[in-house]
Amino acid sequence: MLDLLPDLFDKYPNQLRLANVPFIDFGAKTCFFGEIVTIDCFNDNSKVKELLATSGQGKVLVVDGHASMNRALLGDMIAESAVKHDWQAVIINGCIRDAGTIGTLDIAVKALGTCPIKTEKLGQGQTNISLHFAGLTFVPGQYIYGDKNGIAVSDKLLII
Ligand SMILES: O=C([O-])CC(=O)C(=O)O
Repeated sequence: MLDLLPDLFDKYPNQLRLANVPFIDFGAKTCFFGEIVTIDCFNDNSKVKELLATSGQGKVLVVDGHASMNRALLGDMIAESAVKHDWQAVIINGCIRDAGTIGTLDIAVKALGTCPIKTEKLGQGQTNISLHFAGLTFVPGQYIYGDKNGIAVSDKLLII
């Protein structure tokens, strides 16, 4: 499937909330949905690496990197680990690196941009908390949908 959000909004106009930031699509996959898993971190992707090395079947990792443009919270190795562990997508309020390689991987990746510099992994960051960015609240266990048309969240799983 290439387009999901238009049909979803036609069918469930009152159950979806739309992000107000134009994220860039970096993965080879662009259309996805799944249960929200969250990380809050700033210029340290220790928790991103840790979580994406565990099973992500049916899940989407949402990372609030506080819009930092100074470090990359995802690179090709961690993204390959995410593919291997069946994650549906990674959404980052921040940057990625290795954009060329990530563009070949079978996973959806949305971020604000790129930065070639990796983080210092000091083990910092919080998991499984509600995040607020792009005009949305991302609550762990709720659902997220994305494609080239945008990102939306809902309290419950919506079926097309
Ligand atoms: O290790 C990192 O922080 C990011 C990276 O380069 C990779 O995932 O390959």
